[in-house]
Amino acid sequence: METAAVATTEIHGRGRAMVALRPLKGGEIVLRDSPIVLYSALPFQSDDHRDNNGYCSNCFISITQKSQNVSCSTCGSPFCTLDCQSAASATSHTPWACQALIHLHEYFFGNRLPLDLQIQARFLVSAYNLALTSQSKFQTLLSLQGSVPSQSDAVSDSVSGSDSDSDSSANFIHSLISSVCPPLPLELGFSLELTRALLAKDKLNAFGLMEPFLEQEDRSVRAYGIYPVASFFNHDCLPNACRFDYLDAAKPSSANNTEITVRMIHDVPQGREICLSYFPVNLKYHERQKRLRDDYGFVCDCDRCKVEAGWSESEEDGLDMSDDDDDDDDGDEEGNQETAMDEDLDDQMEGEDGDTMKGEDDFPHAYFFLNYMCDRKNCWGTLAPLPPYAAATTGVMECNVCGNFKNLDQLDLTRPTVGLNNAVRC
Ligand SMILES: C[S@@+](CC[C@H](N)C(=O)[O-])C[C@H]1O[C@@H](n2cnc3c(N)ncnc32)[C@H](O)[C@@H]1O
Repeated sequence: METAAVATTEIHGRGRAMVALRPLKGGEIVLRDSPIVLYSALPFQSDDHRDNNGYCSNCFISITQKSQNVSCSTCGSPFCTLDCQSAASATSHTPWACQALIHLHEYFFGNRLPLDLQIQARFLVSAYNLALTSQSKFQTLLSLQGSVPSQSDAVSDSVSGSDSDSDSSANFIHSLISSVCPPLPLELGFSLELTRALLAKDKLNAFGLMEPFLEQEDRSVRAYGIYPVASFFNHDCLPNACRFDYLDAAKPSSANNTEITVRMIHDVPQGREICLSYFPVNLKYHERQKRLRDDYGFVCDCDRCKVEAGWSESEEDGLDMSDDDDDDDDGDEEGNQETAMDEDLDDQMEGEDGDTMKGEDDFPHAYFFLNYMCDRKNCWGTLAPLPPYAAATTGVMECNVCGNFKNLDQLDLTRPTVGLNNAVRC
């Protein structure tokens, strides 16, 4: 049997992190993780909650055969199978959670409030319900990164006004949840501080489980999950691993469709930190920095950011990968794009023999975009090889957003000489 691939360690300035315990191969699955908290991303008021937009209220698989008609006799929430419903009655859909969701649905139906607040309320029902069903998992949730901002943070944030916004929404959500009396064990003590701490954990650690990719539409989140081990992966703007989920995969009786897997994008040596990207890799430098600062509370100084921090606006525009640009009528931009990429490659590849990628240290980021970013229109997913089969690589890459496959022999494993628009579509 294969030995463990990754372990958690502490890295100065980055907190807990995942590192490779041995050399890892592209395509290797380094983690399978199941959620301790899973909750809907749907607004309460959009539809009758008894329909739940056609998703199982426990595992969020799309329910195609409505004739199965398995639903909660109290609130009417649908389930994909009787097994899922009976699992839910002891976990995600206890009588308390059922009553709390009915109450919230009534409240939000009469009060049209922002989706963010509704989703936070859904999270808190799931989190407080976890305290009821598994104290050990609740403690795991509390041990994740994310704390209530200190007084001094609040003072510095007040310049931007963000502290008062998040304080007032936490106060509001807390009072709403108070009205459904979370069944907390005495020692945990239901309090505003606990609610604020839980919301902070959610903000830093929740993974969005997305709707299937459609070329014409922005992809929306179907549900959010908090995964106890996957939460230890730090961010890198050029990740060496990526996350796959298969929410709508057919469920053999023992399989868990809410499990996520983390798979290596390419080979890395033992001891290397394994990082995910917390958002699509096509975002520009300033947008990435803003999201990482505002949502995750850190300044990213990864190799890609170090290079792009020095870029002028036109160089950054040169790497604009949004679909807003029409490839044909934007002659200038396309010219800039090739120039920026070529310069970047020249800088980064100087001194190399230039014909094959040697390792991650000499890993130019244009090379990453060309070979590991799906360029299907509007997708921006990351490509990782399928897991090796019987120790041999399969030669097939899978996109973690649109699910398309492409053969490794379509990849450009030599120094790229073309602009991004010429990359092979997956
Ligand atoms: C999902 S957690 C990752 C695990 C976390 N380091 C821990 O100790 O539990 C996200 C948090 O990790 C930290 N983090 C993630 N990536 C980082 C990076 N590249 N540099 C510095 N801190 C990072 C930030 O505090 C961020 O809010």
